[in-house]
Amino acid sequence: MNSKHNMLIPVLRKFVDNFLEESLETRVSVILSLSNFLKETKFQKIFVESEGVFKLTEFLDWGFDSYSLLVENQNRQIINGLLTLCQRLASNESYRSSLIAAKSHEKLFKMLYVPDVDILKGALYCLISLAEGTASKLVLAETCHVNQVLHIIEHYDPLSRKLAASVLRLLSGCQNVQDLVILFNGIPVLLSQFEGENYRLQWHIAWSLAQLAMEPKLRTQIYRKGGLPILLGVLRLDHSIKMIKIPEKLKKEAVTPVSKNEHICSTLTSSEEQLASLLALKAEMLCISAICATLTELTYDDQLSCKLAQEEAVYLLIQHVVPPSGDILPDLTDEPQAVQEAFSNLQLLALRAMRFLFSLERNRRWFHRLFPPAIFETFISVNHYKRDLSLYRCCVDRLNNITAEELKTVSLAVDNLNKQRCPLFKVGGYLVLDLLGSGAFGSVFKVQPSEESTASYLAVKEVSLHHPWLGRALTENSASVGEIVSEVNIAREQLRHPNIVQYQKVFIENEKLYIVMDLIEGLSLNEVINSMKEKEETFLEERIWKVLIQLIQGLHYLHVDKHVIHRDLTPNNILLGDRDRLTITDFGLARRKFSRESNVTSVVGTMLYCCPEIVQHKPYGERADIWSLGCVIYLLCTLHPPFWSQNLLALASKIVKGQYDPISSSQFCDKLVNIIESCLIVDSDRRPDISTVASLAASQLVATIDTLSTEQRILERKLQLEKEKRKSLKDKVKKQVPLNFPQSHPTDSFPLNKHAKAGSSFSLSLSPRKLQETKDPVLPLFQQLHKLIYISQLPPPETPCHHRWMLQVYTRMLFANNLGTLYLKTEMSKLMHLSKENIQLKTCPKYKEQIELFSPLEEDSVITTTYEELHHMIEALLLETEYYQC
Ligand SMILES: Nc1ncnc2c1ncn2[C@@H]1O[C@H](COP(=O)(O)OP(=O)(O)OP(=O)(O)O)[C@@H](O)[C@H]1O
Repeated sequence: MNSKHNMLIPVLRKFVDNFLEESLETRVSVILSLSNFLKETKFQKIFVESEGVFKLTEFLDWGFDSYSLLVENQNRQIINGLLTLCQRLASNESYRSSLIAAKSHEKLFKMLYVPDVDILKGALYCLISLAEGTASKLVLAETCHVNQVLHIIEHYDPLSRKLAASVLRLLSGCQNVQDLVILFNGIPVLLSQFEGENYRLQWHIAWSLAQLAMEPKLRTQIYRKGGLPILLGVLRLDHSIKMIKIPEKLKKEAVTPVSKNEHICSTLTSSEEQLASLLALKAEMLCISAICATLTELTYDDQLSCKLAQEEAVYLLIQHVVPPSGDILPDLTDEPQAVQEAFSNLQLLALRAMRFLFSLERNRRWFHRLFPPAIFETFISVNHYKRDLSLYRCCVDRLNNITAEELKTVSLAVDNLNKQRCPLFKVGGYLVLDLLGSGAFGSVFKVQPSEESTASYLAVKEVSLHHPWLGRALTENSASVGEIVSEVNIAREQLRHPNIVQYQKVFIENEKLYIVMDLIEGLSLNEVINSMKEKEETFLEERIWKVLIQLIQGLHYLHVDKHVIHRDLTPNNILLGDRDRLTITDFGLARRKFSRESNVTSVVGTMLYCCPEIVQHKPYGERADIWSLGCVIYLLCTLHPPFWSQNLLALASKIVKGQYDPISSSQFCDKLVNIIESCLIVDSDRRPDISTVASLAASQLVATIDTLSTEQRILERKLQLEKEKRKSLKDKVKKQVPLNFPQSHPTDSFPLNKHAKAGSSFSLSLSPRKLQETKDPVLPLFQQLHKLIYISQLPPPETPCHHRWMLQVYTRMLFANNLGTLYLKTEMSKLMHLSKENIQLKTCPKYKEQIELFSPLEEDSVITTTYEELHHMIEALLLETEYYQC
């Protein structure tokens, strides 16, 4: 060891003391021998203790700065060698902190812009090793060049893409990286990687998405950018994995992945091919597992959970959980352990995703008789929304010991699940697609107007005329049915408000009453509250106000403008859609529900939100709805209703006495507590009307109106621009129309076929309304650059100006490295988007004199600022000039 140690010392000296002064050949040989030494931990220690890390970082910086000058092959060799040294140290937990302290990660991120794939990969390997450390990961996340990482994932060669995706996977659990993915609109880039079957790349991407989906905003983005069908599409691929017999000697090698990615094939000839297939099978299972993890995170959003279930997620997931048997999945017991583990992990992750879906009440019907009772018991014994995978082991073990009889039941249920995608039945010319929920009077279904129709989906409420709650059994021609129909018709004709459901039609068929209305894509407030309880979450006060304001708006419209009482305002009849847009439903039947004739005494639930006057069968007015409003807002604050008892009489007594636990004013503001208390005043004469409630919430209402009018103005402006664009496009297209174009052609349609002649039988036409001018994404970047150059062309200030100095240094930096247009693009993008990332501005000796004109600073000044600050400096300086006037 001593002799080897003695050999290291002179090499280390050369590296630390005068590396850059040595000849190219010596530098190469120093690097080569150092990289040999650093394979051993003991020499790594000596290297770090001799300030090797700081020198290494300095040389990386030199490598980056002089990259464009590096024409000789040896120079590339030196940079690659430096990156190897860096990677050797980065893979050792003990030295990651030294590399971070020396800021080597900043240099490594800069190297991602170098147009040399070898150097790029070297830098990516180093970053991966650094990101594997818990502490170093956090620092890396703070400085990560997410835009460039996304760019590599989108455009580079397969290996670079995979490495960049690996960096993202390791960092995407960190808040800053999540913010940057939002800023740089990264979700579409990630989703686009699911084209094709590159499972190894997709594994990294899916795990990145799984972590990004923990952030609610990114969950919504994944949905809005079409993520659900894309992710489910991967589960939907034909994964009919066939049995492959692998020779013993090859099984041992199957532990490490390979880069090939062939499809599984049962007619393989050579054992190498079999091994490759086995590894591909493992990669495929790992990728699907990661997608299951992403789906699990998405189900945290109730709306997405509901949509996933509707898009067959349960059907697709169960196929990855059912144990190896017969022709469903291969028997892997003879296969290498790595493959068995991958399969077992897939089962756990797929089952967990199913359990998360099951946690939402509305989704439970998809699980109806899916599992035999004994298995279902273990399935539900895992509580709602539990991430810990070990909790699912028991259920997977039980599934792996499924009996032949039980397996038959599961297969049958899976088949049925598949069939549920077909329309359930037809009624009144509507195709009934899906059950949305059931209530006291009947059920609500999602329907499609007709097979050919492209009109949007609607909801239909089905009520049996023999329902006991409607009083005596009714007939089609009875007066009561006529009354209901006319009430619904009045609601249809008279009620038009964004917070009130729009009825379309009412009709009777097969002794059932059908009320057709707009479909609200969302969940009832009751479902939202139940799901929050399961997740052990509570409503933020801001969200409660949002619901309250919309309820006030809806009720104000009903009471003041239309003189209509709802009578049955319960969390079941309040639907929350995208961004908590609220809709009140269920008009017309409530009167019957609370009439003396009806048999409501059997269900306590219907009385929870009833005011004392209805409970006592006294005359009531619009203030009955105010009481219910108070109950609903109380429920949002505490997640339980103000009045509760299993005994109907006890409940009635509590309501009549107004006995409820007060809301703690330490948790909610006095104003909110005051509104709830006023709504729950027993004496209806003293209870406020809706206008008074609105005045109690006046400041929140004004703020909402402000936001709405701003949004409206933006929308109007957008519409106007859109209109102008369309008009100019139409004019342009018109100009291009050939003169001999047939006059009879519709005015808004033009042939695109240049061979089209008057009277010719074939021409392709396209409505200009369908043509849209696309925004040029580069223009804003140019504009940003233009601003910088404009400032740099201004005459020097009379007195030194520090901001001018900083901008001058920054502009010089942009071009000094000659790093190409992509580097420039990323920098401009960060400036435009006010990135909070730090940037160091240092005086380059070459331009020192010129720059000193702006600020007489000391030699080699280095100033740290952020892109956001630079952006503000630019705008402030431009305002002092005539820039915006021109
Ligand atoms: N227009 C709609 N669009 C989408 N879903 C709806 C619509 N109307 C109702 N639903 C869903 O259907 C469920 C059942 O509604 P329904 O009106 O039958 O009963 P309910 O309101 O729960 O109880 P009740 O019959 O006592 O009023 C609701 O909870 C809601 O989730």
